Amino acid sequence: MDESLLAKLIPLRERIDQIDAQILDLLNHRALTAQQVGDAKHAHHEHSPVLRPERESQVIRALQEKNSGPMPSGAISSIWTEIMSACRGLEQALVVSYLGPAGSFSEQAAFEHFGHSVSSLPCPSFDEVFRAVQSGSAQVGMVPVENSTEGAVNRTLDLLRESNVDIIGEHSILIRHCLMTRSGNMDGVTKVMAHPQALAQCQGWLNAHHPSIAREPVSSNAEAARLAAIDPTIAGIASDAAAQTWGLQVVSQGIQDDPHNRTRFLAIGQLKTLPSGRDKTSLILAVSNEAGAVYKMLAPFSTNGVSMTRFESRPARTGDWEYYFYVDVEGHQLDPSVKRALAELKAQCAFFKILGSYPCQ
Ligand SMILES: O=C(O)C(=O)C[C@]1(C(=O)O)C=C[C@@H](O)C=C1
Repeated sequence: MDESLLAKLIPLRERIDQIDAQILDLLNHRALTAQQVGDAKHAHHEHSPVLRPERESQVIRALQEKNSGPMPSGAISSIWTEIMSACRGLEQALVVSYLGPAGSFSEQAAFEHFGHSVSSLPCPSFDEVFRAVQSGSAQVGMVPVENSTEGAVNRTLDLLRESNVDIIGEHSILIRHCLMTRSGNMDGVTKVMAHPQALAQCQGWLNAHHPSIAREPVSSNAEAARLAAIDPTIAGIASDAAAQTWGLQVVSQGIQDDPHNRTRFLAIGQLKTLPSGRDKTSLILAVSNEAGAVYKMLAPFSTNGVSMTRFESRPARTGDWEYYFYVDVEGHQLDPSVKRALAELKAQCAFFKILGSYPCQ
């Protein structure tokens, strides 16, 4: 390195070393304090949950508001997610279930949301993710609920209705699909494998670039990568991380038809999240199949000044054109206006289920 540059860098790097030592001291101070919080919770009740999603959101939002830069707001969120993950890990190891294997987008969402100081439990299906949370073998799970190109993830919607887990958070990620093989080219490849949603999100690109190669759906993209790693006739569509995990070479990057392709994931668990100050409530409603019933069903939201942010229908499978409506509203179920609207809905709907109130991302 150039002598004059080095002369400038040496004192600056010494300063960085001093700052890092101070940060380390403060981090350990924070970790000890979090351990005391853990002890207090445990002393109060043996099963007091260590994870408090509303508190974690409040900590991050308060720091983002206080932040005067140049540290970017997104960096504040990812740094403190990891700090709180490590502190939480000292209180108790959090087991997170998600659709595996390693390298899946669900794993990425789980780590981004809960940080890396967790124990991961990759599962072979969404049903298993829910089952793990319900049985207690995982405290929390991460499941995709909607994609900006392909819409709702129907199995997740059905499992939310059938199981009794709560939604405790949401996390949306940009989905960048890559085509990958063992060799890094498509010589000898006879099949492209991926999760059906990923095949759908890349169909335009596949039609244009590999129209004659067969497409085969598998349980997850990371599973496609795992299969491609053992069979040179298979190309997988998955994330960059999956290519690294399974030792594959990327043939083409960013092959999704929509460059803004995003998937929203839900964090699920068996705990009630308290108001964080900026929350959402998700519920499922159904009314009898009569003219005007849906219109009437939604009236309690507007009369109580509650904003609806999502409305999705799912056939009730009665063969009678009846539907379950998945509704998201702004606010927490303990907020007075939301509480009033929910009480009115409960009184008038044929089916009513609160899936949870949780901090908005
Ligand atoms: O405040 C708490 O309840 C804590 O346990 C501390 C802490 C943190 O590190 O700030 C850790 C875990 C919880 O999910 C929330 C916050």
